[in-house]
Amino acid sequence: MSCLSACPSTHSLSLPLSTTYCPATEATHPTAQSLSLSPDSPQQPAMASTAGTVSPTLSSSHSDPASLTSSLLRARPYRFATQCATVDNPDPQHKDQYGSSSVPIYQTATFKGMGGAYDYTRSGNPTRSHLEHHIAKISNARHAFAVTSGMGALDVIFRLLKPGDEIIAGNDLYGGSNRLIGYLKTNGGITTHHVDTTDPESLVPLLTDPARKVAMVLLESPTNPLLQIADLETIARLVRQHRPEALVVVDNTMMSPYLCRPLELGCDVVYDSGTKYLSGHHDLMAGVITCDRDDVAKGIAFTINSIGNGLSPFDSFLLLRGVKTLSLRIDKQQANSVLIAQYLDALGFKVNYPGLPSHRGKAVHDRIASGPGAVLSFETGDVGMSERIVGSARLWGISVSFGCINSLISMPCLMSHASIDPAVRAARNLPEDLIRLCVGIEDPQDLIDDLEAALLEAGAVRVVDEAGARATLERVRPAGEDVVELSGLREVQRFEAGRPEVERVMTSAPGKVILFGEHAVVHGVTAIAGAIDLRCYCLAEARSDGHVSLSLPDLGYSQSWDLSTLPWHLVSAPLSSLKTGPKPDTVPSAELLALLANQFVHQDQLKAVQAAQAFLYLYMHLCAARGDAARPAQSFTIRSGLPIGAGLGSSAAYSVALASALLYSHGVLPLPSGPGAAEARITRTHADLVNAHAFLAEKVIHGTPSGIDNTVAALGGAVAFRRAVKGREGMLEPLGPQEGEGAGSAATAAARGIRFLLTDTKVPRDTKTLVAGVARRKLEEPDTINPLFDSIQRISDRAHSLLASSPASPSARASQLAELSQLVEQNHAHLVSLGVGHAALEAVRSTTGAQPWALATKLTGAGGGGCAVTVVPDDFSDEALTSLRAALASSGFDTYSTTVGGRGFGIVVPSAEGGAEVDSAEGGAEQTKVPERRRFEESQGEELARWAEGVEGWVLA
Ligand SMILES: Nc1ncnc2c1ncn2[C@@H]1O[C@H](COP(=O)(O)OP(=O)(O)OP(=O)(O)O)[C@@H](O)[C@H]1O
Ligand SMILES: C[C@@](O)(CCO)CC(=O)[O-]
Repeated sequence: MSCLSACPSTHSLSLPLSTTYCPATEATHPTAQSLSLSPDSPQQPAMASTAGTVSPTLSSSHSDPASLTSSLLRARPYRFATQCATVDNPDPQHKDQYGSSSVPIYQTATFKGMGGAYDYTRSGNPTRSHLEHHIAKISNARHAFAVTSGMGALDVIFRLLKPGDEIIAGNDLYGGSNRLIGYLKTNGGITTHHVDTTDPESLVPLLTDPARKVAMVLLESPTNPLLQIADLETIARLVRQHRPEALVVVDNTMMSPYLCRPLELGCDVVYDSGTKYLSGHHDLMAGVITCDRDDVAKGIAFTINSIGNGLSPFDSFLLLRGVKTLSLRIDKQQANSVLIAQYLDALGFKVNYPGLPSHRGKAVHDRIASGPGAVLSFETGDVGMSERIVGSARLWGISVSFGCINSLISMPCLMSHASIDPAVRAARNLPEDLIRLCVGIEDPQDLIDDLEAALLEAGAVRVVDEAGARATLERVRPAGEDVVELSGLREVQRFEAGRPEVERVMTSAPGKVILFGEHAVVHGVTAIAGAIDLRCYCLAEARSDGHVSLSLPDLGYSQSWDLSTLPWHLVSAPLSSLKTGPKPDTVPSAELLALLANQFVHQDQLKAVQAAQAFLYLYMHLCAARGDAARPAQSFTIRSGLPIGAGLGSSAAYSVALASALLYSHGVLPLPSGPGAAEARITRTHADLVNAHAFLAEKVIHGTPSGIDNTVAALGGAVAFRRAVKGREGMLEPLGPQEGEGAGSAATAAARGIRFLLTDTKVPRDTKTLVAGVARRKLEEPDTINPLFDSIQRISDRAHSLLASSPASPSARASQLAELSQLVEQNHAHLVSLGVGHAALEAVRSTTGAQPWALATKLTGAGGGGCAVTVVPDDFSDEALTSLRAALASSGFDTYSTTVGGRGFGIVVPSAEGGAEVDSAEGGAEQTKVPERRRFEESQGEELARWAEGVEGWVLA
C-alpha cells in the first residue's frame, strides 16, 4: 500500500488553507476537508490544484510573448469538468511514495503512533480526506464532509439545532426528510413549519414573528418529485434580513454542484445524497455536506466524529471515482431528459420539468442553476393508468432513488414518498398519479421507444395514424378530465382583435373590515364584516393594437400582451354562464394558471404577478364565456387607496373593481351611467354577477378564500356571512335596514353608527400563506383547532344578534358596545391560538388598551401583521381619539378612522376627454397642468379618493 503522508505542515496553495476542528484529538489539525478558495467566488469553483497552475502574478521574466501567453493560459482556473477529473492531494507537499494515479484505499480502522494526522478512522481517514477535499473544491466550499448517506448528512445538520428551535421547510420535501422531521418533533421538541417555498414571501411571516424560534430554513430546489422551484438566492437574502442567526440549509441532490452551488447564492449549509449523481452508479450509499462557516463546520465535524457516521474508506474511494465523471454523465442525462420532457409534453401530459418553457419557475431556476437536471415528473390523471405505465416499462427500471446512469421510473406516492400520510400528501398537492422519471445515459430513442410502448400498453395513448415511419399517437384522457387542446404555446392562434363595447369606464370597490370570524369563516363559521370607505379604482380604456395591458402603479408594474400569443386553447370551452357567472365552487384551472404564470416578464415581483395572473385569468375567462372570439384590445390601470396586503381586503377590492370594469366594458352588463345608460341604478342581479367573477379572481390571488371579502366589496353594507361547506347552506344576511340604499344593505344603523379605528402595523404578510397555514393546522391538529372554531362561531352569533338589534336607550347602546368590546378581545385571543398573531399587533393592543384609552382591539383580516381594528365607544372624545392616533403614529403605525357599512362597487363613464387637464398645484404662482390620467396614476391616499370622487356621474351599489 502506498503511503500518503497526510499531515501537511505547510501548504503550497496560493490561498491559505484553514484548519478544521478535530474532536478526536481535541485539537485543530489541517485535515484535507478544509480548503479556502478564492474570495471573489468565480462562476466555476476556484482552482485548488497545484497541477497546471502558476502564480497569477507574472514576473518580469515573462517578457517574451510565448512565455507570457503560456503563463496566462495556465493562470486560468480550470473549468468544472476538468476539476472533476483532476483529483489533487489534500496536501500537495506530500506525494504518494509510489506515484499512485488513483487514490489508495486506506482500509484501516486505526493508525499507529501518537500525534499523527490520523489516529482512528471514525475521526478521519486519508481516503475520506481526499474525497472531502475534492468535494470542497468542486463545490467552491471552505469545508466538506462525507458521511454514510444523504439522510445521515441531514441528521448531522439537524444536530446543530436545540430543543425548542423551529424549522421552516418546504411543503414538497423528500419523504425521508419528512420522516426525520416527524421524529424531531416527537422526540427532539423541534417544530417544523411547512410553507410554499416557491413563494419566498411565504417565509416572511414566520421569519418576522418574534414568538417563533426559527433556527433553520430547509430548502430543496427543484423539489422532488414536483420539480417546483424555490428561489434560493432570494430566500437566503430574506433570512439574512429578518433572521440572520438562522441557517439556510439546502438539499442540492437534484442538481449536484455541477448545476447549482447554493453557497454561492448565500445559503449556509448544503448537502447532497452522494448515492445519486455524485456517485452515479448506485453502487454505494453516501452523503456529503459543504459549508463555508468555520463555526458550523466545527459543529458538523464534532457530530460526525461523535456518532461515527463518516464514510468508510472503500465507499470514499468509490465516490471519488464516481465524481470524476459527474459533468459528463449529467450533460448526457440532461440532454436525454429534455427530449423526453418534450415528447410527453407534446402528447398532452402535464409535465413538470424546469427545462420546458411552460414551467412556471423556469426564470428563477435559470438564474440560480445552470441546467434543468435529469429528473422530471408527469401526471396521467388516473392512478391506475400510472401504475400500468410503470409496470409496463422495460428499459426504465422500477426503483426508488435517482441519479444513476440507468433510467428509472417510479410512482412517488407508492414509493419514495409513501412515508408521508396520504392526507398530508393531498394537502400538499402531491398527485397520487404522479410518475417520476430519472433519466440515464442510454440512447434517448431507446428510452422514448420503451416509454411509448409502456404508454400504449397502459392505454394512456392510442394510435391515430399508422402511416409514416412512426405512428401518430393521441393521448387517451381519463374519464372526467376536460378535453382541452394541450398543444401548449407552440400553436399560436390568429384572430382579429376587436374593440370593447365601451371605450372607457372607471369602476371602484371598497375594502372591508372583518369584525368577527376571520379565518374560521373559510371553514364554514359565520363572520361579520362591513365595507369601509377606502377604495380601489380601475380604469379600462380601449386600444387598437391587438394588445391587452395592465398597469399597477402601486406595485410599479406594467405589462402588455399580444392577444394572439395568449393560451386561448385552455379556455376554448365556454366556462360559465354569462347570466350567473362562474359557480361558487369553480376552481381556477391549475394548468391555465401555470401557463399564465409563464407569461410574466417580472417573475420576481410576486404580488404583481399574482394580481396580473388574476387579471389575465378573468379577462380570458370572460372572453371565452362570451364565446364569440371577441377579444377586445384594452388597457387597464388599477390604483388602490387601501393599504395592499394589510388585512383590509385590498385583493377583493382589486378583484371587484376589475371584474366590474370587464363586465361593463365588454357590454355584458348595461351601463347605469354615462351616454346610453339604461337606468342609473345597479341591480342586485348585476352586483351578484360582478361578485361571482370577482370571487374567481380572489381565488387566483388567495387560493381558498371564503368569499366574504369580495361579497362585501361588491355589495357594500355590513353582513353576517357564512360560506356553504359540506352540504351546509351558506348565509348572507345584511345587518340592518336596506331601503333605498342600493343593491347591498348599504348599512345599518347598528354597524354604521359605531366608530372603528383601523391601525396598520405595516408588517407585510400574505393572506394566501396564512390561510393555508390555518388549514394545515386544522388538518394536523383537529383537536386544538376545531374547538377554537366552535368558540368563534358562538362569538359571531352573539355579535350578529347585538349588531342586528337597535338599542332603545343610550345606556343600552353603551352596554351593547361594552359587550362587543369583550367579544373583540375573545376573538383576538382565539386568532392568536390559531397562529396568526404578531408582536406588532400586540404592540397596537397594548397602546389602545392602556389608560387613558382602554379600548378593545383585535387583528382584522388574515393577521400575521397587517391591520388591527379598535372599537371606539360613542362617549370617546375626539381629543382622546386624536391622542390615541398620535401615540400609535409615534410607534410607526398608520391609522385610519372609518365608518363601517358603506356602499359597494361603483361605475362611472368618464367624459371622452381622457386628456382633460386640471390644476395640480394649489394656489402656487406657477401652476402646472397635469393630465387627468397622471393624477389618477400618481395621487396618493386621500388625494386619490378626492380625485376619483371628483369624476362626475358615479353610480354605486
Ligand atoms: N392596487 C393593487 N394593485 C395590484 N395588486 C393589488 C392591488 N391591491 C391588491 N392587489 C393584489 O392583492 C394582493 C394582496 O392580497 P392579500 O389577500 O394578501 O391582502 P389583503 O386583501 O389586503 O388582506 P386580507 O385578505 O387579509 O383582507 C397583492 O399581493 C396583489 O396581488
Ligand atoms: C383570513 C380570511 O378569513 C379573511 C381575509 O380578509 C380569509 C377569507 O375569508 O377568505
